[in-house]
Amino acid sequence: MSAPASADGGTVLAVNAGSSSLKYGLYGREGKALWTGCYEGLQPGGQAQHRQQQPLPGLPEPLNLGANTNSFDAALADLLARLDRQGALPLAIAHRIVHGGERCVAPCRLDAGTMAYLHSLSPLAPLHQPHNLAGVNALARLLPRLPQIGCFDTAFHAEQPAVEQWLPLPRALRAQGLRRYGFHGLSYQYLSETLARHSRRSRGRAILAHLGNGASVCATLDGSSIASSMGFSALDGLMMGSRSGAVDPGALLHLLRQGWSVERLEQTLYKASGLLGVSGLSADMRTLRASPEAAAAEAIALFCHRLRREAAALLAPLQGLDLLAFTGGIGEHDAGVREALCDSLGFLGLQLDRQRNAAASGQGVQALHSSTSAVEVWLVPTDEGRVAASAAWRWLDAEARSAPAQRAASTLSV
Ligand SMILES: Nc1ncnc2c1ncn2[C@@H]1O[C@H](COP(=O)(O)OP(=O)(O)O)[C@@H](O)[C@H]1O
Ligand SMILES: CC(=O)OP(=O)(O)O
Ligand SMILES: [Mg+2]
Repeated sequence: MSAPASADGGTVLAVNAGSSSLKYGLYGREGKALWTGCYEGLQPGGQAQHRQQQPLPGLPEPLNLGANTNSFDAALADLLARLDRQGALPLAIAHRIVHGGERCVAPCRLDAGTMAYLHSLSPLAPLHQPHNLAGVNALARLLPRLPQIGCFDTAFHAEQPAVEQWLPLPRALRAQGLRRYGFHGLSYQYLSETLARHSRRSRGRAILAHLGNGASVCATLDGSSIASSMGFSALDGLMMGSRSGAVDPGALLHLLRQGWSVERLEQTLYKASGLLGVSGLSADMRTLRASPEAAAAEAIALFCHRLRREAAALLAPLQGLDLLAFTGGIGEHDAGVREALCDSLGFLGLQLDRQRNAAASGQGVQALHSSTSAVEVWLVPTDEGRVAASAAWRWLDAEARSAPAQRAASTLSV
């Protein structure tokens, strides 16, 4: 079987390694996703599965890794073997890395020094960073000569005004890195760039809502982040699938004084709160929507309430609103959550086209506002992989300009 025709100029593999899943996309130079998919159930004891979302013609059927194969290494080895069989090993790998800290504010090669620094940030993003970096290490073992480029969720927010970055704690703690960073930056960059092609309003005062398993809202002015609901960690701000979002620090001190260990508190805040904790049923909005339980409806109501509060908190720094955009699994698919936020912003003259909103399903970029609305409302299916891949393409081009003879074909060492 031959390599994909559209990959003649080579491809870049974008990898988003999470706590239980590994999403990937193979991208050509022009930014088109040639092949995307996801390995799920990679947590210990999970049912590892491979799902191809955008298969190439002629590729083998999706492979079930089986219950015994539950590691990221196995999933990555499977992925590379598939690419190798197609003669489509990539020229570089682009990783979504959640935390870039103070130092990594632009895409860069993941050399040993950078990896050591990124490892030191793992306690700040325990649900993401260790898994992101494990993916880099696994690929370095499989394809040692292949350049790996890190693209950081925090980087989009690096130029936020200083007042947004400060935490009102003793000054000395700022020097230890205790500041607000903001996350979901690759997604926000994608939305910002995509919306710029659809609406001039996106260059004005915009609120972008990434509502997935993790969730945040971000205020942008002329496409640049000026404020966001996530701060020091990916635990701040909105209520999420299993994360609490912002909680009065006094409540946490209370629990610690009650004898809760730090580990128990961390586990509760990251993995047993949010939709899951409040409903007692599920972290998945689809399950809660389908449930007749009162606790499911209460959890959804609280999710919407926290979303309205956090979004409204961005209106003052923005001094108004020209455009609101939704993305992420909930933002793309849950018309009720979108309606709840839009209705609360009716006082700004925002008018949702209810029919369009109800019919919108995450298939492509869609306008959801009525023709007389003072604020535009958009749905934009996100593509974090594409943002990461284009950063890797830029890196490859810069390398080729500086050392054209050194670009060597990759060889799989498995
Ligand atoms: N059709 C749907 N209706 C409502 N919510 C959905 C739907 N599909 C997915 N979701 C929600 O989106 C979440 C996953 O969002 P996603 O952005 O894919 O998450 P992540 O990238 O953080 O893993 C699910 O947990 C679920 O709550
Ligand atoms: C930063 C973050 O919360 O990411 P995700 O939504 O992928 O969990
Ligand atoms: Mg996500």
